[in-house]
Amino acid sequence: MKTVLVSAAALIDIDGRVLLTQRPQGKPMAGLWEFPGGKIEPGETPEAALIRELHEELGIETWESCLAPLTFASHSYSDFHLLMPLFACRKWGGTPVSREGQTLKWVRPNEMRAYPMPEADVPLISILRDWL
Ligand SMILES: Nc1nc2c([nH]c(=O)n2[C@H]2C[C@H](O)[C@@H](COP(=O)(O)OP(=O)(O)OP(=O)(O)O)O2)c(=O)[nH]1
Ligand SMILES: [Mg+2]
Repeated sequence: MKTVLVSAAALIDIDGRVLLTQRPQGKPMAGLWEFPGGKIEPGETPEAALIRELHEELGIETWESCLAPLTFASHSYSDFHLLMPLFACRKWGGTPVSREGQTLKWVRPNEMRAYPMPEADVPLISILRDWL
């Protein structure tokens, strides 16, 4: 099975809330709430991929020095295996806006259970809760 590398961010605001984005209609896993990010391109580091994706999806800027490795997801879906580092990020430039039709929501880890997430993300919720 193919392993897909995806880089994702827990953007954390001053109140300890984390940004979730809802996958738009027409994409795989539409309607589920996820951490912003996307696929790592060949030759790209996870950090560079994430900085690029955060700019493309949310219009924000961030820097490698602001990305702290937090945890990762490793999960087999029916058609691929996902390996996804999750970086914590508390510092960025600009204000996140929806650039790809996704809905944005700042959510406390305690409240994340109310937001249906991809299967791979479920174990990450308690890690975030314990860590924040
Ligand atoms: N970004 C992101 N993707 C996730 C999460 N959990 C999870 O299973 N995925 C899966 C969904 C997709 O199959 C894959 C990467 O998703 P993506 O759609 O964000 O990739 P991308 O931004 O590069 O978008 P595209 O150009 O392929 O449309 O990882 C998550 O928390 N965040
Ligand atoms: Mg994406």
